[in-house]
Amino acid sequence: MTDALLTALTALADDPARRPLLVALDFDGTLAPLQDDPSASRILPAGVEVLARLAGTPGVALALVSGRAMHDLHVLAQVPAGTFLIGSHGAERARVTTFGLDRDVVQLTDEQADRLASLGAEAARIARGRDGVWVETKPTAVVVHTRLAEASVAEPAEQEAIALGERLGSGVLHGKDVVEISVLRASKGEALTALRDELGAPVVLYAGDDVTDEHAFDALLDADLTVKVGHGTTAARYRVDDPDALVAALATLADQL
Ligand SMILES: O=P(O)(O)OC[C@H]1O[C@H](O[C@H]2O[C@H](CO)[C@@H](O)[C@H](O)[C@H]2O)[C@H](O)[C@@H](O)[C@@H]1O
Repeated sequence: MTDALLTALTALADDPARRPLLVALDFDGTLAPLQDDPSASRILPAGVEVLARLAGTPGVALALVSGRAMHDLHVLAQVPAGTFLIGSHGAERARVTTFGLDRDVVQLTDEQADRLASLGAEAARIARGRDGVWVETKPTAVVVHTRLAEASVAEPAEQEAIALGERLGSGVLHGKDVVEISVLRASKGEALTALRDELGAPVVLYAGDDVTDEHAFDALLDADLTVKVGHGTTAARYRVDDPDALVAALATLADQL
């Protein structure tokens, strides 16, 4: 961890005026190292422990803000009751309770449902015959995955998926080896801003690794603490190398709160 990040975390912990503190974290590539198979993703064991500590700290609210579909995120997240979950890049929202999820189920219009079905068929056509390209279906989106494909195969598949999204989608996101085409307009930034406003949180700590997390960084304020995980251009003020380093930084914060 850099000295600058350590100083910022200490200042945050030491200032009781900066409460409630909203700790909001991306999932894949941030808390869970990236995997070829998305169903194999797991939050780091030390991450499970530190999130439980943060969630149990008075004056701290915990949220996961992910592109994952809500059901997927809930199964994988291993977070305590009280945690807010924002899924599908902001299109889905829930809160973890001891009895399961308290959630607003997304209702698509007939037109959106028809468009999602068409997107699924068209995305399958893009993947067909392309080794390592496959399609994930979510309640509001389809995702063309290319992590397992050679660059010469992945590149045209991604370009075709982007063009499909521009034709039939309401939003297109080009993330790490994925092109996501949604039938709803949503962004992590809007969802995060809505949650912070509801909680009246003067400060947000947000960490993320992907280009889609830049929407969240862009929506935050100078007083907020933004952390980019890994390499790449970013609007975040601080950077850590990988999920292990992020979990270590969160543990440092939890120790000081
Ligand atoms: O916002 P996130 O929590 O980072 O979720 C974004 C997408 O994550 C998943 O894809 C990414 O992680 C996979 C597993 O490590 C990896 O194989 C893929 O290449 C990454 O893009 C998930 O499958 C998507 O649906 C999420 O939107």
